[in-house]
Amino acid sequence: MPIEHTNDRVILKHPKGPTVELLLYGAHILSWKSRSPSNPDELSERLFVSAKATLDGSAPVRGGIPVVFPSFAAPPHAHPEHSKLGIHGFARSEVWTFDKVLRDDEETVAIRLTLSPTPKIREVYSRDFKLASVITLEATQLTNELQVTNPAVDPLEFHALFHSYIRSPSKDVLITPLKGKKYFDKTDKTFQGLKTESRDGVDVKRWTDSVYEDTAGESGVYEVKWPGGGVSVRTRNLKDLVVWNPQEEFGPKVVDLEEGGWEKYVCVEPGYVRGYVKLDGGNSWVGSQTISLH
Ligand SMILES: O=P(O)(O)OC[C@H]1O[C@@H](O)[C@H](O)[C@@H](O)[C@@H]1O
Repeated sequence: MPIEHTNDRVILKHPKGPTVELLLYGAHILSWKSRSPSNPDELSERLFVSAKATLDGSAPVRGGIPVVFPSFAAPPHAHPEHSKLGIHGFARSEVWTFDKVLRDDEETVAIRLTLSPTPKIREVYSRDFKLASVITLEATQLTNELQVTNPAVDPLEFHALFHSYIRSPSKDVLITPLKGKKYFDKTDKTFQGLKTESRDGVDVKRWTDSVYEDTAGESGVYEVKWPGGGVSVRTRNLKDLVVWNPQEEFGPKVVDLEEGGWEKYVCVEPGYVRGYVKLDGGNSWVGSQTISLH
């Protein structure tokens, strides 16, 4: 079977060998094993999950691809409707419903999960919404699509972001094209304005927590390269990009990150997090990322 669905997870199997494993908790992709076009013999893991990650649904997973909705910020910087939500919102810590298989053929395996307000969500968030997460596995690429529907009359304002932990030697990674882009540097508590990126390629050799704004329009493409490897990340309707790696300076304070784990990934996070998506009543919005192997 190309799709295995158990109580708590789903496994997608592509006929050419790649696999994706995800938890219903958070619609959280835990693993993506794939071959790259430049090295078709090697089927290997492309995401990082901490050896100390909690996988029983009692806390968000450290690693993989968490989905951020409806809030990226935490109080006091959050939208008034998000004042009871923690950092990164609730989508990553709710159990989603397996909806259906969308494609299952020689080229593509795709499924859809859904999330609507639960009693737990209603305790902290009063707005109505329908979410769908579409996960599409192809021979050398993985696509995440988040669909948001606003069934109410009033506009819905939200953040959305894919918090991808891309397995890579973090000290050797370079991310482009960000030169000239404005960013909020969350590591610099003394400076609250926006900085301008001066580097051709952005590295994460030091603790990095940068929220770049307007790095893409309706579509965008980023390159993440390291010696001997790399990925392209193509986006739709996700205008901003967060680059995060805590390195030795902050990594030990991230309790569920294994010792030295910060050396094994870079978080490249396409999102809409500077300002809000404003979705009129009765309408839907779709944001997506496609990670392609070099
Ligand atoms: O620990 P969390 O909630 O998964 O967040 C990890 C990091 O995620 C990044 O997106 C944020 O910019 C960082 O500030 C944050 O530390």
